Amino acid sequence: MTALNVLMIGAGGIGGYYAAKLAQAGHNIVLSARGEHLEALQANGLVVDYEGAVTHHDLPAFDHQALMRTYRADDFDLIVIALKSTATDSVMVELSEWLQGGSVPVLSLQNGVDNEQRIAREVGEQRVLGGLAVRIGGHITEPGKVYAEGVAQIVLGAWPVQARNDPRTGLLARLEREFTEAGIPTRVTDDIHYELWRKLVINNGVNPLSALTHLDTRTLTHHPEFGKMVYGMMAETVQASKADGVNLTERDLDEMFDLISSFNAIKTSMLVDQEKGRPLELDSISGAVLRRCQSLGIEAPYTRTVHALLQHRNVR
Ligand SMILES: NC(=O)C1=CN([C@@H]2O[C@H](COP(=O)(O)OP(=O)(O)OC[C@H]3O[C@@H](n4cnc5c(N)ncnc54)[C@H](OP(=O)(O)O)[C@@H]3O)[C@@H](O)[C@H]2O)C=CC1
Ligand SMILES: CC(C)(CO)C(=O)C(=O)O
Repeated sequence: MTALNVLMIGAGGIGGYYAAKLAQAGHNIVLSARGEHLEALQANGLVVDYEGAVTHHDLPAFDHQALMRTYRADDFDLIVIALKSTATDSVMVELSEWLQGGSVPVLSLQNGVDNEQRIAREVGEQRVLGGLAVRIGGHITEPGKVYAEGVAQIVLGAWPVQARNDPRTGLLARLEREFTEAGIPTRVTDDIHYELWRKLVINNGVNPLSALTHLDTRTLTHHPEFGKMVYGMMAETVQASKADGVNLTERDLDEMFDLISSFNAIKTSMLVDQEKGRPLELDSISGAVLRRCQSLGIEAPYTRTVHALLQHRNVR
């Protein structure tokens, strides 16, 4: 194995967990972070509690200004964006010139269907890999410490489409192999839009409603009333996908509802943000669905109501 050089931008629940798995397998990982979390990473390393198994990792960690002084973009084989999507735009603008000085591919591991487009604006489509973190729940428990659970898979693919003789094919195959060997079950897809939309079905079903009710995914999906609302918001997401030419079906809807109903009782990333008083990924989850429904001229009453209630709560 030749070690991969990976820059993890945003070393939170998702970035911290996957960075630790890759580092444990012998890959060279650099983290970006800020504030107290960065200070703790620099002073004590990254501590990951995966379902009770605690590991410790001394990894180089930088804020973005120091990162750009220390490395060139092409010192890395891959740059992973594991920020909340509320930060994608500003971080991409901050790193734009530095990224444009190289040709390294950039993989988004974020929820939502609009992040790849934002990244492409700075680096060009041919460098963008779309991706999603599947069957994982994770968050920062205190500065420097991450908790994660679930089988923690990754699905990734060339964005916006996998072309014939796509130059990214070799790297994707390598990532699938190396990530899987590192204990991250990974699958390359030739239709990343479809996979991102299927994930959005789950996220629009449970994330906003969990932030509103403070309930975990299992309680929500098994609740006699909230379960129906989750299913309703998922069905609206299936309708919305048509605006992007994705055409999810009732089968996708039922598969995604079954997947999240049978998964661990997860405190969603949006509920974690709500509890910490941080910005919510509303624009990229329920907002993304509402924009598409509006363009199609269809109603999305469940999504509209939950979105409006959360917006109201968070602007007061
Ligand atoms: N958590 C989960 O269970 C799951 C999350 N996802 C998705 O994965 C993505 C990442 O989520 P998650 O890991 O929960 O996010 P976290 O909030 O845990 O981590 C993101 C990290 O990025 C940091 N960050 C933000 N802006 C900057 C900046 N300018 N410079 C340096 N660091 C910065 C944040 O710092 P700060 O706190 O200071 O803002 C935070 O530490 C999201 O799109 C989410 O929806 C997908 C599946 C499951
Ligand atoms: C719902 C869940 C846990 C599914 O992986 C998720 O994606 C999130 O919390 O943002």
